[in-house]
Formats: sequence, C-alpha cells, structure tokens
Amino acid sequence: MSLSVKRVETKPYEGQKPGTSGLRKAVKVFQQPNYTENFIQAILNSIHPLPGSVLVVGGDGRYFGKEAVDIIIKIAAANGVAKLIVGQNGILSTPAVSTLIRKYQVTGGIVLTASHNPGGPDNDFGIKFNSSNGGPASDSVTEKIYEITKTISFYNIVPDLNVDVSKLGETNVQIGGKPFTVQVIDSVADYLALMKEIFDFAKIKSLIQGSSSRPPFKLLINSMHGVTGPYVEHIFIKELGAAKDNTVNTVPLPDFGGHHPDPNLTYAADLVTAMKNGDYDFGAAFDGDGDRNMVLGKKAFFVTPSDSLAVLANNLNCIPYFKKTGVKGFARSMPTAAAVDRVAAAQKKEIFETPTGWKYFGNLMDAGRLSICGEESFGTGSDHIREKDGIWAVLAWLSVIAELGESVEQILLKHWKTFGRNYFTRYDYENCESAPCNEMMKKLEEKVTSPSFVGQSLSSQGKTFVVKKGDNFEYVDPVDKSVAKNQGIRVLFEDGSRLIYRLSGTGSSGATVRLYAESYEPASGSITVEASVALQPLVQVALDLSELQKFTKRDKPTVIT
Ligand SMILES: O=P([O-])(O)O[C@H]1O[C@H](COP(=O)(O)O)[C@@H](O)[C@H](O)[C@H]1O
Ligand SMILES: [Mg+2]
Repeated sequence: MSLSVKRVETKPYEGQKPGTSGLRKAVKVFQQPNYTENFIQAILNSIHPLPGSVLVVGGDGRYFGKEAVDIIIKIAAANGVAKLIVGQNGILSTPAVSTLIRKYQVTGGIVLTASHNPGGPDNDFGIKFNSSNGGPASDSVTEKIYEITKTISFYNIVPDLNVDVSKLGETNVQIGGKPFTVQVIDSVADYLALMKEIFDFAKIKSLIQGSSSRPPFKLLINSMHGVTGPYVEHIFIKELGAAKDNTVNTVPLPDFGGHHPDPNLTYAADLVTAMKNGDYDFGAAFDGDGDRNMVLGKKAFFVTPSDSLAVLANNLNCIPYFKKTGVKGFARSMPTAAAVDRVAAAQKKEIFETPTGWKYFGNLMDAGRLSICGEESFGTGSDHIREKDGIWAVLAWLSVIAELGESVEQILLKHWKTFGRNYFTRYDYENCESAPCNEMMKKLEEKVTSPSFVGQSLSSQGKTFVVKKGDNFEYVDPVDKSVAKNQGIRVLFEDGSRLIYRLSGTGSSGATVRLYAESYEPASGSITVEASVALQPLVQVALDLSELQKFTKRDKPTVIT
C-alpha cells in the first residue's frame, strides 16, 4: 500500500508549555482543531535526526487516548518516522513505556496520560515525550518543544492511513516511497519479563500463597480503574498466585469510574476502608498511568512515601537485581522527607536532593551514581528504568517482607528505632485562583530571603522554631551542570524541621498550592505519635507565615497526606 502525505496549514496555540510531566490540559482543549496535531508535530520537530527514528506510543487508556494514538500514527508516518511500537489498544503504563524504550533502544516515546488527574470528556488528557534513556524529556528538550509550538505554521499528515491497534502484529506501508511500520505489541509482556529479572518471583509467590509454617499473606491491590489493571492481573494473579479477590478495580476505564486515580489517603479511601478491619496484611493502590504507588500495612497502617523509600533503600539486599548491580547512590526530591538521607549516611553512599519531577533523576542514573530514589508524591523507583514504577515498588516491598518475615508495621518501627523518624505531612489546596497564589508565593519569597529572616523565632502552640535559612530552591545537576531555578520556597529551622511551599506543575488549570512540613525525632524520642499531632505546631507556623488561608480563600486543604 502506498499513501500520500498532506501538508496542513495551522496556527500556534498559546500555552503548550509542558509542566512537571508533559502537557496536561482538559480533554476539550486537546479536541480543538489542530491542537493535538500541532503538539505532536512540535515533538517530532524536536527530534534530530527524525527520518528513520523509532518511537514507543501508549497511554493509560483514558478518554481521547485512542484518538491521540490515531493522530500520532498519521503524523509520524508523514514525517519520516520509520516505526512506531504501540501498546495493544493504545494501552501502556508509563513504566512499561520506559521499559520498551530501553529494551529496544529506540529514539524515544510518547506517553498519553494525565497521570492521577480525573479522565473523561470533561476532565484531563496529557501528552508527554520521553527521551532515548526512557525518561521524561529534560527541561532543555521540553523548552525546545514549547518554542516550536509558538511558531508552528503547518503539520504533515497521512489522512488515509488507518491502523487497527486492537490487533497484535505489524502493519507495513509505503509513504512517499519509504517504508513505515506500526508494530502493535502486548502491553504487559516486556514489562513482566523485566520484573522477573529483577525479583525472585518464586519467593514472593510462596509468601503470598503461604506454606506449612506460614499462613498466606493476604494482599489487596487496587488499580483504581487505571492502566495497571492488566499488569496486576497478570503479575499478581497469574504469576504470583494471588486470589482473584486480592485485586480490585482492574478494568481500565476511560473515566476511571468517575474517580481521581490518585493513590493517597483521600482518593484511595476505599482501599483504606477495606483494610481497616485487619482482613488484609498488605494493601496498595496505583495512579492512572501506573507510576505512583501507596503502600499500607495491616489495618491500613500508612507508610509515607518518604519512609517507603528509606525502608527499601535500607533493604536492597532482599532484591536480586541489586545483588547484581551493587548499590550506587540514593536520591529524593527536595520536598520529600529526609529519612533516606540517614540510610545513605549509614551506608556511606551518595545522596542527591533534586527538584520535584522524575526527569531530574535520569542523569544521575545514566551516570551510574543512583540506584533508588523517590518522591513524597507517591513515587518510588530505581535505575531499572527511568520512570517511577508503582508495581515495582509493591514487588520490592513484598521481597523485603518475604525476606524479613515481619509485618509492614514491624518493619517501620524497627526502622524508626534505628534511624529516628522523619515526621512528614503535605497539605494540598487544589484548584485555587492563580493570581492570589502567585502573589502569596512572591510575598513569601521576599519574606524568607530578607536578611532579617534568619535567626527569627516563629512560635505556635507552645513550640518555637528558629529560622536557620530561607530560599527558593535551586538545583545544579551534578552531571551536566544544568540549572533549575524556582523549585520551591524553603524554610529550614535550627532543629532540622523544614517547611516547603510549591505550586504544583501537574494541574491542568488554576493553581494547586502544596505545603510540606517535616520534623525529625531521634530514635530515643517519641517516634510513635500520629504525624498530624506531631506536626500540628509546625503546620500552624507555616499557615501564619504564608497567610495561606487568606490568599487561597480556603480554611482547610483539599487533601492531606
Ligand atoms: O503526575 P506524575 O505521576 O507523572 O508525577 C509527576 O508529578 C509529581 C508531582 O508534581 P507536582 O507536585 O508538580 O504536581 C512529581 O513528583 C513527579 O516526579 C512527576 O513525574
Ligand atoms: Mg502518574
């Protein structure tokens, strides 16, 4: 079959600037004439050399995903791309895209997701470009794509190319005399193969199924109707012998059943409720595209993502992969509590503090300096790929539990008794008006960077915190020396407590304010208090300092984690 290319005149759209993790907007925005086409053409124009390139394409199955896959196929074909590797029905988790890019050593990938944002005709869609290392494109690449969107005047398309992505196999066509291939692949197979290389599946299976000396370890895994459903069914039920009712919400839905597919205590409340009475030993939930995870122990014992990272970092010897690769350094994003720093110090490993956004870990991994990293935003992962990985995190936890023979709560208590505890909480004020939030951040920055701020005593509820330092976080990449500025306002106190204020980079409209509070309690101190109680005075200081309630017009946050 030989098909011809059509050149379509277009005009730039404002605001096609990718955020923390790709371009995320309302579906209706992507549905405007040429909006999606422009952005795809801009991504392709940023690739050099484009002719002969190979890209992985897939997403979390949300509304508009199928249409976007179709547009990508038609535009890629028209621009000299040699081949697209597409997940069946357009389905690939974000970790699976990263796996495929690396395994087949291709040019990059296009991920169709708005992650944890709700889906459906009135909700969000997203497009993200990943580079040849399998990770989200660097700031310089996304900046280049954005620049191209500002002046774009045409795109190329093959309107008559229709590929059925529901069927596995290859479609080969000739476009202007050159071959173009679409290969539709099983969404799970390559990712499953990688997990089998990393973990001891037989050992995890015997934990889940139990033995003559140990009862079965009961899981409750909630896919929140996101992309992890097929992966969870294949890995946990088929491979690891979990019962069918150990998994719920495993059918991916275009609108995630009307929910926020975000694994936290608010949006995954059904998991928390189901775990409360102690019927299950371990619970987990994932976000829409499968890179985030939340881990719970028996009776919904909550593991903060910051603690999860620290515990895994301290127990990498339970995972076969790290026996092979050795343990390099550790990293966390700046707002993430510093529990892992203590593990790094004990093991005499490098520790990196990066801006929010998984892309910042990629260079360190590529340079062989980073093995495992995480973020407070329910992200955990390692250098097996270049995205955070929800299912990997659960398999890592099960490996640790199988090796130690202890419950999640016992593991955490032991960890705190060894390293002390970093209490942490995050308050989210979602969908606020942008202008007053920007003003709040500006005022706050002026306040915390004024020379008289250091040394001030801030008090609340009988506790006093003395300011050690205030700044707007700036990161210099240790590998390529690139600089990321304005990454969040920090207030550091003499006793090691920290307050961070950021505006989210993953929302699709308005502003979401994030307030992060952390304090440290040594191993000999009170390490078993409720985090909300331990952090109450510090949070009050944070609210007073920023006048957050006045600027956001909210008397309480939308979500607390
Ligand atoms: O949305 P995901 O799962 O891709 O996650 C993305 O957003 C998170 C939160 O960003 P923000 O605080 O700016 O909303 C980041 O921590 C993460 O690295 C990034 O990949
Ligand atoms: Mg995600």
